[in-house]
Amino acid sequence: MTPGFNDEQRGGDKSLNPIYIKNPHLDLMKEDILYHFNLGTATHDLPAMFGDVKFVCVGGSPSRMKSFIQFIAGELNLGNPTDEYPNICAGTDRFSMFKVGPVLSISHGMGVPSISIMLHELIKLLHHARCIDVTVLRIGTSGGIGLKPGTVVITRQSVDASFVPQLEQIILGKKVLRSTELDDTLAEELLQCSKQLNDFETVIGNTMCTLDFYEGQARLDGAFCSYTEADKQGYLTEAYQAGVRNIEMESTAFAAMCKLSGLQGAIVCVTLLDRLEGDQLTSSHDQLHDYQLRPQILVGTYIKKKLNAV
Ligand SMILES: O=P(O)(O)O[C@@H]1C[C@H](O)[C@@H](CO)O1
Ligand SMILES: O=c1cc[nH]c(=O)[nH]1
Repeated sequence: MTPGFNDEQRGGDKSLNPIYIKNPHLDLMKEDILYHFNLGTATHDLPAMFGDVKFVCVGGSPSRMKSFIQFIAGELNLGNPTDEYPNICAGTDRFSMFKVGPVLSISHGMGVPSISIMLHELIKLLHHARCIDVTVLRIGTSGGIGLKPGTVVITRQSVDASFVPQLEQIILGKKVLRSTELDDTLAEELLQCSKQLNDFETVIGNTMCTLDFYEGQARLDGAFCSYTEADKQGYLTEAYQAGVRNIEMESTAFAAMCKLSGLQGAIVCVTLLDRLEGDQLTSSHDQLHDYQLRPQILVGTYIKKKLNAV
């Protein structure tokens, strides 16, 4: 286990929470190139650029993560929401990254493979930058089960498509199972924050992570489908009975990698539709945009509260 800081560098204060990477090979490398961020230890002063980061917000879309940094800049009085914030990863079109004060905002694309790559490089970035006490929050969209569209779900447990709280990964050709346990206290704090906001409905529930948007989520409107409406309803009802309240495509990898690295993590996703009622996203563009803002508002309020408490 290689902490970003050793005890001496931390002034002997073991209460500070370093980012853990668990890879002895990294210590032998002269340079670490974070290829998909277009950043590296030999080319960038990562401690100077990122050493003050305390919150990392991640979500699928680059434009959402850009508008989040504009929003949080205004909330924290660190800048004007209408200002342009440079994309730190402008040298690559894989991911976008924006920073204002202690908040980093990064896009992760769609699905577990994409977010896994981003998180490997993010965890190494935080380690190289010697960050401590970092909280990572996924602000995303999802399909709800039995919830009014627009409801925000804070994830209690991320489960796979068989409702098991695990990430299955193939390493050296063998199955490796990783726990997807998340921080209960953080989820509860976010729920309290939402209650104080009193702006939209928020619940805590299990989030199902699938490998696909269509057949993987029991949709009837993909290019292929070999099951009936009754099969779909049966599966989604089973999911509901297992505590699943929403479905998306990144949470198992997010939860597993937060746990492995010792990062505090939470997943906050708005539901765009009720999957028991349909499959297509029929809400207007403006309505969907309004829904997408909800996790940003909740997480923004949480960050502001935490920073003001210091
Ligand atoms: O963070 P986002 O809203 O991109 O996450 C969900 C899960 C998939 O990546 C995507 C499917 O539309 O939305
Ligand atoms: O139904 C949905 C909506 C957003 N994202 C998903 O993964 N599924």
